[in-house]
Amino acid sequence: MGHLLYRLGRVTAREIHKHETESKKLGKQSFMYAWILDETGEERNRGITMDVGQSLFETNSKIITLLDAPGHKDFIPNMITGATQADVALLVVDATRGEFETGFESGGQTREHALLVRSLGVNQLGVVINKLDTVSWSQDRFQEIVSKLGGFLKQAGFRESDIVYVPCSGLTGENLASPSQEPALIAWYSGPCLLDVIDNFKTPSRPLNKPLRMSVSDIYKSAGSGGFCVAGRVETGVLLAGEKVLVQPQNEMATIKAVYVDEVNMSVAYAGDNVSVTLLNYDQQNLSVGFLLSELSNPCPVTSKFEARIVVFNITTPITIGYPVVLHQQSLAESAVITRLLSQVHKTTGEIVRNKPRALTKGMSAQVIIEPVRPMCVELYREVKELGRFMLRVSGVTIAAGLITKIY
Ligand SMILES: Nc1nc2c(ncn2[C@@H]2O[C@H](COP(=O)(O)OP(=O)(O)OP(=O)(O)O)[C@@H](O)[C@H]2O)c(=O)[nH]1
Repeated sequence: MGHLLYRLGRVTAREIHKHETESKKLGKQSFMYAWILDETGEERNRGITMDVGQSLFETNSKIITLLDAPGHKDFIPNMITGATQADVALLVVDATRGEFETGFESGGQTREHALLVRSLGVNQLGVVINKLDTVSWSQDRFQEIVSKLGGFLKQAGFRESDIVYVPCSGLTGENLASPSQEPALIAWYSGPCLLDVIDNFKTPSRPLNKPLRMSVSDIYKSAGSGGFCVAGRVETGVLLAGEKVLVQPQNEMATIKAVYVDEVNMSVAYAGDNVSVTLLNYDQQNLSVGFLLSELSNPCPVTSKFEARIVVFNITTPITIGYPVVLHQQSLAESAVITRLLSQVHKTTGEIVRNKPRALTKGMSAQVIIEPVRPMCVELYREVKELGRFMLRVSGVTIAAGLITKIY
């Protein structure tokens, strides 16, 4: 993605020269494009993305906010933060022999990422089959990966018509921002380049008529003014500069001083926009990542108990009553307990298979009661999808995805 941004002129020649010389000094020249999005010293030293990098670029018909989420399993919570804000996803896989297989094995990150984005509501997927230069642009290798992934993605809930596979090389830049010139690739591939794949994604409809909900994904000092900025995505409704909002779950009032979209001062932002706002009359100490800014006259329900339909992932220890979990919703990670197993239900029809099951095992769907340790903002899935979805994790492993069906 760093190389794509470079090709699109989003990185100056001076910046790329700096990345080139500095990465060369550390003997990591192959990472010069990765450094465009991996900005911290630790990310660069370790050669991995840890936090969600954000940048903006344009295609023929769209303005795209790119959220570069970490691939490493230690940083899945950050990946969830990125994925909850995403309309569509690019799943990047490494075509090198052995590397694709490692990611695709049971327990590998390719599977977990695909399942996570699907569970978080993303249904359009571009599969970027990268590093094809390392296998001499082999069509057989491309097809092998397409067929292995295809079956799995279908199982994960993606429709075949919503998946596009694109071959490319992030290193040589082949097939990123313009059609490839590489003879070994164009001998068998005449489909779209990555930029066109992105341009061809369907724009989802935006819940503009619903009350304002903006989830806070980052808080930082604003340069100059001495105040602070709150970054996040407007999930529903419209956000106006100058309006009063409710900061939830604390239910305290604050005033939106200014709204920025890609550092440009705007008077209004809409559902789907990634924004930063500055707040007036509010103490930064009281704010945390995962909080919500809501419409004053129409706040979000706050609760410590709700009912949900969950789908259990590939777990080894069955889920029983009293099971402690970490609940991830938008950028929030909150301790919670599964306090009741109401029923096991049929995966597709939703009919009750068994009442009060004693345990839930891999692949089951169930109706459960979950009690977060502290009150949190929730919405019914059928009313506000963005805030009615969550993931459950235990000791760094994702164990289930859920939809909120009743709020107590
Ligand atoms: N040969 C080859 N190397 C590549 C290609 N794309 C990336 N690399 C190299 O792979 C390494 C990792 O690149 P990153 O961009 O950090 O990979 P990533 O998938 O974002 O990894 P995370 O940051 O951990 O999520 C760097 O050394 C890149 O130069 C490619 O198409 N071909």
